[in-house]
Amino acid sequence: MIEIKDLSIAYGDNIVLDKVSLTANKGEIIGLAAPNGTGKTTLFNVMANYTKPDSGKVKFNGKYTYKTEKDQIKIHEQLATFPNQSDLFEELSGLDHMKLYKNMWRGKKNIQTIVNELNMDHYVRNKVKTYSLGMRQRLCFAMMVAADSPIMLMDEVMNGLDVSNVSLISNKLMEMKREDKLIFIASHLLENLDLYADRVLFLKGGKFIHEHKPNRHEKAYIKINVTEEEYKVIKEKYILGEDHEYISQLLCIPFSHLSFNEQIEMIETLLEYDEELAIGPLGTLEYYEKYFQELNQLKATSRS
Ligand SMILES: Nc1ncnc2c1ncn2[C@@H]1O[C@H](COP(=O)(O)OP(=O)(O)OP(=O)(O)O)[C@@H](O)[C@H]1O
Repeated sequence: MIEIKDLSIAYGDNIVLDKVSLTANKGEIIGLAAPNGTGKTTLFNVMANYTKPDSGKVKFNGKYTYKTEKDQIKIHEQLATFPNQSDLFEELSGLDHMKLYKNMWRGKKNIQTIVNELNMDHYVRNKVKTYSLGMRQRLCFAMMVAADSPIMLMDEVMNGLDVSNVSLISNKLMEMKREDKLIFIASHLLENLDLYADRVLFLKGGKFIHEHKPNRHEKAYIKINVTEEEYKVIKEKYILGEDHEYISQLLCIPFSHLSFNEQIEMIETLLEYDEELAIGPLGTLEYYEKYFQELNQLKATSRS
């Protein structure tokens, strides 16, 4: 449904996207994970044609590109981007905004149903100028649901939301996936992405350096917090395997290939180091720390 081919864009010496390619299909939620200023928004802007790339192209439904105005219209009928809170009209109501998006994308959803689903009935008729940050954010999401477009680009959708609203919107995203929407989500709520994303792409140095598929028969690991000294000792004593990870003091040892007795033995040994031990796949948070931990260390050093 979307094919991104060799997209590159640089601002002066700052190479933001470096020959990025990706194919995405309907019914998928694709997460983008990367620190601030890496290029997530830039990628969305290029996908929506708000920013022209230096090279490469984006193709929709196997035929439409941004080459002609006619194609651009075809694409924008299919694709909606998450509004910025600063784009909201202070003097209009939430309901007005939702109607606007529904009309622009010819959405089929009933507005009042969306309002009820997103618990907005108590404020949606009031003017936006009376809304809190979280109420505005929920409205931005409701506008996307009202647009009902097949493709959605959502930047920082969970910003400023409390736990119950994050959960509400996460559930709605899963429902939208079942409706065959193709949704891209750039988020800093890393564990939350594991709930609904089919793939999480890690952007670093202008490239996708890893694709994580949450909940897809992933390899199980024993995960335990140990200090660097303890890690050295454990590594000398046991064969941890080349594919073990040590990420920000979390030792992750592949587990499923061990026999039952070996698993028990390993668990008993590790429990000497920490009472808390988990078994499961690596999640988006752990991969993020793996790929961006030098960055965290740098930040820690600059703070100290
Ligand atoms: N118009 C512009 N001119 C110059 N540099 C730009 C421009 N737009 C973006 N950049 C730079 O491109 C890089 C990527 O920015 P971008 O907004 O895409 O990051 P991001 O990953 O979305 O960050 P965040 O998580 O903070 O939203 C940054 O270094 C930014 O300064």
